[in-house]
Amino acid sequence: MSPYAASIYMCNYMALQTISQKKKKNPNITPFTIMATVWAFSSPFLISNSSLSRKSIVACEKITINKSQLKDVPTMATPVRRSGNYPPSLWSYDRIQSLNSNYRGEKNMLRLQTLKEAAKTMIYKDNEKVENPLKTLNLVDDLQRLGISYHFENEISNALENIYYNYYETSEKWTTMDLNLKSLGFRLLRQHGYHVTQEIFEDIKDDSGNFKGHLHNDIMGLLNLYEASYHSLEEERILDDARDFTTKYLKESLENITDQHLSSLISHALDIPLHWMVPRVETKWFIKAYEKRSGMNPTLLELAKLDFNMVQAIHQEDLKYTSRWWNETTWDVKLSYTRDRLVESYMWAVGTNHLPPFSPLRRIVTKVVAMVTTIDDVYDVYGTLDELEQFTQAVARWDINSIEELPEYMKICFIGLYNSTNEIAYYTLTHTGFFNLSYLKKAWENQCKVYLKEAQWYHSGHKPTLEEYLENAFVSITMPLLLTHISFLTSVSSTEEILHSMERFENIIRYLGITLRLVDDLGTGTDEMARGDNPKAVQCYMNDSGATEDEAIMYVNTLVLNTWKKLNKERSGVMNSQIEKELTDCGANLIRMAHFMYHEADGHGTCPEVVKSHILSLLVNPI
Ligand SMILES: CC(C)=CCC/C(C)=C/COP(=O)(O)OP(=O)(O)O
Ligand SMILES: [Mg+2]
Repeated sequence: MSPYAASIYMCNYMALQTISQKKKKNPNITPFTIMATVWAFSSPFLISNSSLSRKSIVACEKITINKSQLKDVPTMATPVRRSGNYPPSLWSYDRIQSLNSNYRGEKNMLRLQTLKEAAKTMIYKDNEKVENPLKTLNLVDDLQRLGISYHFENEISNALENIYYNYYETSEKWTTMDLNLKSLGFRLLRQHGYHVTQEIFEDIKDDSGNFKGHLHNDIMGLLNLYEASYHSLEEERILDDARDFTTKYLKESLENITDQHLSSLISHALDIPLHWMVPRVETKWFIKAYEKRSGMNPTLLELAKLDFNMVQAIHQEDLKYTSRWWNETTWDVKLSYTRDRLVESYMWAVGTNHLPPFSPLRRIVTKVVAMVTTIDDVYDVYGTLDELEQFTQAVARWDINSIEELPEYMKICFIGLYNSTNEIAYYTLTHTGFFNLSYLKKAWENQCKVYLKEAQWYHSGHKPTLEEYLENAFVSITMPLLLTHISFLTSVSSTEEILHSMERFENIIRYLGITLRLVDDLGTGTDEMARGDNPKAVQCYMNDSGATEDEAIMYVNTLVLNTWKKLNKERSGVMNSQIEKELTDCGANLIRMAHFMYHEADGHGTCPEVVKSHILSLLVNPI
């Protein structure tokens, strides 16, 4: 007998042995079960590593056989499940519940009010021409970075309108401006929806296309030009060249600059440009930098610190609330092989919108991110393909009676998701009168379907092209799921407007989702491939083009820049719709969070020190 035939014989023998033992315990075992079990034993040898063989293995319970040659394939009995090897949470329930702040109450409110009144007069006097645009623009920039501009929206909007029409609208008005004024104005005005053309920078190059020599002395101008260049649209070559030139020049200049304040501003900007920076993270960093600046305004500094601490007190209450909810789901214990990331999920929510009135948005975003993190691990790592198909169907049916067939851990997962989502819909119903459950359900159904497709690709060994991959992956990265929830939680309460905007919003959601996906893949792809996952953006491009890994990473980084440009364009088209503007800002902030979370490591998966210290600094310790 050949070794091959012998192995099949052995398998069949073992299967029959096991079945006869099982039959003693369960006389209802049928001939079909026997045949299926025999086939299950032998089939892995015949169809090695195929999804069919995996299914058949899973179908047979409590039978063991050494199948070490099959990658990820368990022994016959209970499926051996892959592990994410994620570390446990760093944040205990008791620690979160013990958070407390001194920055609540009327005394703080009154002081904040006084400081606000004092600051208001500095910004803009109604109907007067802004005589010193650089001074006003610098003040607006400081207010934004200090995190207090939301107190002065009207004043800032009036000041920028005045500056745009007096200084930036037409090219004759640019002639007297220096690089710094042009760059700062360009960035702030584009950010606020004014279209300042890239031609404003045309004269910074000489006839042979090089940047003019004297610009090298204007380091603040170059820093502001670098920041401005990230507000570019596609095909804006002057800005592309400006980005390349300033990046190189600023890096080199760091070696010679002796001014500590300036060199820390430059390093910070080179690390992550301001346009890609999470506003709340920037605020914490900038308050410290501003404090050391010569000539800083003590009123603004006090206002910024007090505001930061008061807003942090609100965030702590959100976090305590969501941690009680998470504790009640018991997912951290019952689904302990998945990531337990409640606090990190709350960080995503703070990044999305940190402003005081948006607690409901943050609380719901936290729930969705915490749940989808767990469910992502079930699909990526823990579940078998059979189970994942069943779970996907259960979510599509949204029927509590249809879960009998699910394994225990999936019952917990399904009912947890079902209860929390119904509760979220109940919140919207009681606060707006609109019952949005069908939209939330649909978003979860789509999420699970694209997760299932990725699992099917993995199990069948299918290698999608980058295009095919992104078509699925811009959804699987959760952008549509999150924005569906967020659309009912902005400052706009008209249901008609919300539903209408979601329909018009398709392009933007796609660009937002693609960018979020690419940044996530750049941060987590290597670990995911090591633990076994379908190819991510970098690997898809390598397969498509034959590029090396380094070349593919460079390519994906260029795609990130280019989709940001598309987003800049789309955002400029929604400035007149409050809800679309708010949704786009939340989506862009999620991408900023990904730049932040995955900058140095997989900040969502591996709890690195750097994210821990940011969480302490943003959510736990006051300034
Ligand atoms: C971006 C946001 C807000 C995500 C929510 C949590 C989540 C699923 C993170 C990515 O995990 P991952 O890197 O394992 O994702 P995937 O498996 O889809 O690549
Ligand atoms: Mg994953």
